[in-house]
Amino acid sequence: MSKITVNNMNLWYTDFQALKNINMEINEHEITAFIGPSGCGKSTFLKSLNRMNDLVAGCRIEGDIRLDQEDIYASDYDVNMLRKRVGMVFQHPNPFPMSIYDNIAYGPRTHGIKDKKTLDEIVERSLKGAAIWEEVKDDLSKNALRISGGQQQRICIARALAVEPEVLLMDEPTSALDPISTAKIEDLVQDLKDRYTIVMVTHNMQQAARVSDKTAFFLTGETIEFGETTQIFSNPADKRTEDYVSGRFG
Ligand SMILES: Nc1ncnc2c1ncn2[C@@H]1O[C@H](COP(=O)(O)OP(=O)(O)OP(=O)(O)O)[C@@H](O)[C@H]1O
Repeated sequence: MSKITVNNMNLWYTDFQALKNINMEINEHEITAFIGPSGCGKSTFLKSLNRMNDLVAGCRIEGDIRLDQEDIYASDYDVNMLRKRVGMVFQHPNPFPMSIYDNIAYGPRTHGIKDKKTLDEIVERSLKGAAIWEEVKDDLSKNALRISGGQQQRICIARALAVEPEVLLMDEPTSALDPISTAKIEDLVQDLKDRYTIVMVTHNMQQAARVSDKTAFFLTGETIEFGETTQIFSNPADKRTEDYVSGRFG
């Protein structure tokens, strides 16, 4: 079932058109990967899905993006609620300079949860959900900046999970990580799709092929091809997709 539906979407940064006539259905409980060469609009599109581009001066969007059929750009749409429902994990792990516990409790606290026992439960559940509980459970008061990059990224995923999102947007979540941490995040993402809808930008085509159900190939602001990942990689319909996935350009 479609969780996010995008119709005829265009986006401009002042007078530069970064996205052109995007149409896409992102299904619930699937992993959708965005691939394409640098500067083709993948991150811009990802950020449009929880209105992170609202913060960019000169950014203008036309068209329609719906979450569970509701227009997220409607003037009365609650953006704070949108960002709770559609969480985000960034390319470089960015834990807050505070304890592991406080990183995870931060979101729930801003949503008004104060009770210690409830927060303890959320912290444990989120860290377990991000497959890092065993590594940090005896060290929850440790500063989150004093753990490895791979652990920091799983803390950031746990922080996103703590507010119980429905969708997780991940912008190249493993590009700053070593192969072992990358493998852990890939396994984790596959486990998470039972409960969440996941949209992931990746520069790593093997990663897209390994973890995603659907793949969209972007080129100069357009989606050239969108479909089942196995089809995109083994039998692309468009010559440009074929050239890209076979490493002939990009
Ligand atoms: N804040 C901004 N203001 C103006 N132009 C921007 C802004 N952010 C991105 N762009 C431009 O929009 C285009 C798409 O950028 P975007 O970051 O979405 O591409 P990308 O495919 O994610 O690239 P990469 O893989 O390198 O991260 C690029 O030409 C970029 O220079």
